[in-house]
Amino acid sequence: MLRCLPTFRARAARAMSTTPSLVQIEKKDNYAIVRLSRAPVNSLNMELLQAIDEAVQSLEQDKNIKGMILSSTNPKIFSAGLDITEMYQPKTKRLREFWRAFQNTYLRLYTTPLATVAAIEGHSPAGGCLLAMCCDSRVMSLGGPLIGLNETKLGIVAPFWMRDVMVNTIGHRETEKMLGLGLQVNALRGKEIGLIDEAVPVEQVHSVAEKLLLEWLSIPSSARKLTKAMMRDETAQKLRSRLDEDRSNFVDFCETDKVQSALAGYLAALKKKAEAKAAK
Ligand SMILES: CCCCCCCCCCCCC/C=C/C(=O)SCCNC(=O)CCNC(=O)[C@H](O)C(C)(C)COP(=O)(O)OP(=O)(O)OC[C@H]1O[C@@H](n2cnc3c(N)ncnc32)[C@H](O)[C@@H]1OP(=O)(O)O
Repeated sequence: MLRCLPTFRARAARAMSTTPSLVQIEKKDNYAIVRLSRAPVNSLNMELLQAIDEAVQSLEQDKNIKGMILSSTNPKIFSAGLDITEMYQPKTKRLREFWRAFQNTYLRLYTTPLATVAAIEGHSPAGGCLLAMCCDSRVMSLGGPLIGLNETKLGIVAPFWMRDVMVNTIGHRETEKMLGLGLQVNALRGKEIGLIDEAVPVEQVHSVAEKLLLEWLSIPSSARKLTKAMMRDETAQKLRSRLDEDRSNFVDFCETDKVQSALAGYLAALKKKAEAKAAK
């Protein structure tokens, strides 16, 4: 028994050192940088969503930490949005748990008392755009990367709470166009419509994100937190009061033949694109 212990410990240590963490947390003086780290494109499967939720919760409980920068270990992709393979040919039980994880992560990030800034170096479609919009400010790199809620282009419909967060960020008319047409925009256009606060060269994204975060943190903390709650709680409450109904809507919608065939087509197009890229 005693001889087993070191072996068990060694195995556990090996497992810990080889299990890649889905979210990396780097603590600075009074804030943390949270980097999404699920190769290749930070698509949000259930485990990554849960890891984000847990990371934010753990930072909320750390008395030294007042804010966070949400970022990615992949400078080309902030997040590819929800993992489409979670929704394609799903098992109903997992699909339900997956959606609850998405609801929870949204509610946590949108209403966290921490000050939050998204440092968006790379693409940020759909669920990636939602994570960014949940933050208090967004800095995005100039050039190629795109951000937006492109759900309609996949033949799916964003839930009401993704719409609400976009309306709160850029207003009703811009949301109508962005959401209805499934548009994604670059940082400059994002700044014009208020989706992005600062559009800067990629090498400045983190320093500007830190500057914005420090501005939020310079506000007396209880005034900042109460104001955030006053601005956001009503929106969050709309989902909190309809969690099960929203989840059932999603599951029913997702399991229809029409949505399944739209997702199959979209996955095939992504695969074809990836193969063409690899062949170059
Ligand atoms: C009556 C109405 C009731 C309504 C009720 C509510 C219903 C709700 C319905 C559901 C709505 C849910 C909301 C959905 C939110 C989403 O987030 S959907 C996801 C949308 N995401 C995308 O469209 C992004 C797709 N990906 C890309 O555009 C590109 O991959 C990229 C992010 C720009 C990166 O490009 P690049 O670097 O060139 O990488 P690729 O070669 O394209 O990809 C690498 C591999 O990654 C796979 N992949 C990419 N994105 C995803 C993804 N989102 N999910 C799963 N997998 C993804 C890609 O296939 C490649 O895989 P391999 O071929 O195996 O390498």
